[in-house]
Amino acid sequence: MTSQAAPAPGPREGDTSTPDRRTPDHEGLVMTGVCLQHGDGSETVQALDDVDLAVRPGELAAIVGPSGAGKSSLLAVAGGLATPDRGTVTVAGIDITAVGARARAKLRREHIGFVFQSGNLIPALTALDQLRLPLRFRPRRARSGRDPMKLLADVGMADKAGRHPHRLSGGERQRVGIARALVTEPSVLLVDEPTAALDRARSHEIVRLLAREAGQHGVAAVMVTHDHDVLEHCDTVYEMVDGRLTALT
Ligand SMILES: Nc1ncnc2c1ncn2[C@@H]1O[C@H](COP(=O)(O)OP(=O)(O)OP(=O)(O)O)[C@@H](O)[C@H]1O
Repeated sequence: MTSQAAPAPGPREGDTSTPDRRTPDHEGLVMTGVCLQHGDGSETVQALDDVDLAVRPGELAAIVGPSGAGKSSLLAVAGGLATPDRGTVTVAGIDITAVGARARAKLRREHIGFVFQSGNLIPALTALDQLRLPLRFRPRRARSGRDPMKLLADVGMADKAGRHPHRLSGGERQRVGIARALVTEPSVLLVDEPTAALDRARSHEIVRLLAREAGQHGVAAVMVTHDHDVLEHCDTVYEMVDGRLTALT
């Protein structure tokens, strides 16, 4: 088992943000002794093998590793989409493995943002409406959320707020996808291969954006990537091999 309490990320160069306004008990993402097996009977795979991971508010953690190592399984468990066989997962101080399916779904809507490979935008909605939608489905007593237009400006998309996804580039779609995940002010952001479809320059921009947003808004962000080029923008780097997680930095 590897144990890695990540250091609090320091301020980045050029970071002029005001301090995060979250409550002091906000604790990011903590996974302890997490095990997950896929399949049953004779064909089982140990996708996660005693995984410990602590990602603090404001930190961007990267997870690299070979295909089939368990990276997607880790994101699924961290996001409450899969229940581990053993271990605990706390998000913003709440143990998501100890609550029922309804409470977990609410917690997901309130505290967890997901970013997928290609943005996963809804074709019929403009960039601005992609951000308005999650605000409409948020639990009643959740945070009020960020202003969609201002957030689009923060990710460099203000001038394209009225465009539909088919009129955006891959990098622009990814920016909108990131903004959509952040609009509800999640405590934890889970990002799956955000640069898979992007060229080198665009990849750096996207990961820099993720690091900046996480740092400025106190989000604990976990990014799975095959792209070793962009690791320089991350606060911590972990490697996953055969379901086991090791800290590289
Ligand atoms: N639903 C499932 N049923 C059975 N086995 C599964 C299932 N999902 C994943 N696995 C297996 O669990 C292991 C971990 O898979 P996972 O998708 O988490 O890996 P990964 O590191 O994300 O891979 P990739 O980089 O290719 O996306 C693999 O051996 C995979 O074949």
